[in-house]
Amino acid sequence: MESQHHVKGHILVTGSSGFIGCHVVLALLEAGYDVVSVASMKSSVPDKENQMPESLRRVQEMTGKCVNFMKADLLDAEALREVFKKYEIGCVVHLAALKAAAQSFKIPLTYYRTNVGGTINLLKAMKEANVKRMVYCSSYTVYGDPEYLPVDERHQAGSGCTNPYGRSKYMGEEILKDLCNTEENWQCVSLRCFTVAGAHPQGKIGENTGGTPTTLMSFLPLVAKGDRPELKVFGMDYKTKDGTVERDFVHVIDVADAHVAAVRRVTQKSREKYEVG
Ligand SMILES: O=c1ccn([C@@H]2O[C@H](COP(=O)(O)OP(=O)(O)O[C@H]3O[C@H](CO)[C@@H](O)[C@H](O)[C@H]3O)[C@@H](O)[C@H]2O)c(=O)[nH]1
Repeated sequence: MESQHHVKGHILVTGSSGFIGCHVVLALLEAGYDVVSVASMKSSVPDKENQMPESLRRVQEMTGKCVNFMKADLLDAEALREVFKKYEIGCVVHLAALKAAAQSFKIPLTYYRTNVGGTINLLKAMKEANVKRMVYCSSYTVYGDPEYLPVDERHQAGSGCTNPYGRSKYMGEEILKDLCNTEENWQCVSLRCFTVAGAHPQGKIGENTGGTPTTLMSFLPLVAKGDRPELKVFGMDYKTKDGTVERDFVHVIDVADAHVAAVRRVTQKSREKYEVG
């Protein structure tokens, strides 16, 4: 099936039920792409019928389009193969990962196995199915403590990573780069997403931390509701007015749109093999 976007087949989204994932699925459907949504269900809230993640059921309701959900853990190579057997895939948007920087110090092996091992399994399944287009959701964390601001793509990455999570994301980038440089016809983009915040304006999808917030933005509504007494902003000796840390946030809708733009880019003919954004 040739869609209006000159990409043959569906866009496969891993980590599709998560905060960024469900917004990416929605944006792709709204842009007219056919989507296959994959999630392990390890951290998703299921819908009442236990058919799919609740976030994706809501995306279906909001768009009137099918998300083609399949449960598959990236560590399960056989389940992955099934996805590529069932659907013709034109491009993969890879978001599935463990993402809590602080937690990654406690369980580094789990982070590397899931984020690096999961990415390798996915790339192997893609290779077997002759799918060679990927948009990879990386992280601003790969820059570590920035040497200058605003950070751009020329800033050094990797060596300054301050936690195992960041390093696992950077390793994913390097694997993609190596693959694009050594094998024919691969086109990949890594998006180094800044700290993501916000929710869809309809208020039906957003970040669901399952009651265990880890990030600054997930503490915020709890403080607003009165469930927590205060929001602590860390730091004492940053070069800011009051010495506390400063951070840029990006709205999740902008992040979702960036993923759609990157899909457009990797599915155009004769672009750069590997790019970072
Ligand atoms: O209660 C809190 C929690 C965090 N912070 C600070 O706020 C900033 C943001 O921290 P947090 O919201 O915990 O996010 P990060 O650990 O920086 O990681 C987020 O942002 C990364 C990209 O920048 C993504 O890759 C990660 O997945 C995402 O969790 C940091 O400077 C923290 O020190 C506070 O001041 N108070």
